[in-house]
Amino acid sequence: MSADPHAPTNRVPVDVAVGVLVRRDAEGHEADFLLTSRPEGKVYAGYWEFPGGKLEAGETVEQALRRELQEELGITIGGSQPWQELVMEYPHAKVRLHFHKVFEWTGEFEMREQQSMAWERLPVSSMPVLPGTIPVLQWLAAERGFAEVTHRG
Ligand SMILES: Nc1nc2c([nH]c(=O)n2[C@@H]2O[C@H](COP(=O)(O)OP(=O)(O)OP(=O)(O)O)[C@@H](O)[C@H]2O)c(=O)[nH]1
Repeated sequence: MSADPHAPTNRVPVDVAVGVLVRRDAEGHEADFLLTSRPEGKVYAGYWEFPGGKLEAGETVEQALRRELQEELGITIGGSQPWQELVMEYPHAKVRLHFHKVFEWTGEFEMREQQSMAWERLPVSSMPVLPGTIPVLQWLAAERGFAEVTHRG
């Protein structure tokens, strides 16, 4: 009998800080959000996700996010608001994703890992999106009262 590929494992999850950068519209409502593509050479290269990365020893989620967004995108975030958490099991890793919303940053966006970026709205047009990104689109849809399909592919 083969093992159920969806059964939870006892692997210890790796903590990952993920930033949901949101721009507000003229009325101050949350509007478009930033997706970036995973660079060549990483697992799931070319898939779209929210930017971020693994916590280093002793770092808080916000500290890791500040470092990762500086390293990957060249921006400096002001602060971040804890929003959602999710554990994902991939064949290559088990991760605990800590999603923070970010509304303020300084600096010009530079794609320092030759990735791409897109300011998106629902439904998202960048594709394919990473499996761990789909629940985030659903949370955003719930917050915004968006009842249609959130992404393609
Ligand atoms: N950044 C990011 N990672 C995500 C998201 N969703 C998701 O499942 N992940 C997973 O979380 C892990 C993050 O690792 P990473 O490879 O991006 O982080 P890193 O920059 O520290 O990687 P490195 O070890 O290559 O330096 C990957 O296994 C990735 O598949 C997401 O929305 N954003």
